[in-house]
Amino acid sequence: MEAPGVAAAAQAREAAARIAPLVRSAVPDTLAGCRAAIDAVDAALATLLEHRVALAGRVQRLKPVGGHAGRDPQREAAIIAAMAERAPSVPPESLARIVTAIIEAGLDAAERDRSDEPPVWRL
Ligand SMILES: O=C(O)C(=O)C[C@]1(C(=O)O)C=C[C@@H](O)C=C1
Repeated sequence: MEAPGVAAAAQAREAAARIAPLVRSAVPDTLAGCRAAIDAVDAALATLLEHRVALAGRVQRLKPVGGHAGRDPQREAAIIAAMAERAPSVPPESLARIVTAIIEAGLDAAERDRSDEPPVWRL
């Protein structure tokens, strides 16, 4: 059986390949064009969210105390700070609310689904 890191790298490549065509940097100049571009970005966000939830669920099973009980405020602050660098137009308080909601959604999902399945793409 291959090492876990090999499977994770293959999964990351698959994620990049699925998401790259959905995100284009050109800004359309029509309402329909902008909405189509937004729909594509939302599709990419949802794809990433699904993958993040699977990974965060896996982390909960690897920690001595998982789920909401094992929250790590320092790690959450580091995640928010790293994302803030990539999203300078979003005020820090807004970004913190968004990221916290994402983290909590992952913890909720992990507490609903306690199976030992590794993270997989469910598209
Ligand atoms: O990194 C961890 O320890 C996790 O449990 C993952 C995660 C996350 O979703 O990124 C979730 C909860 C913790 O408070 C911090 C981060």
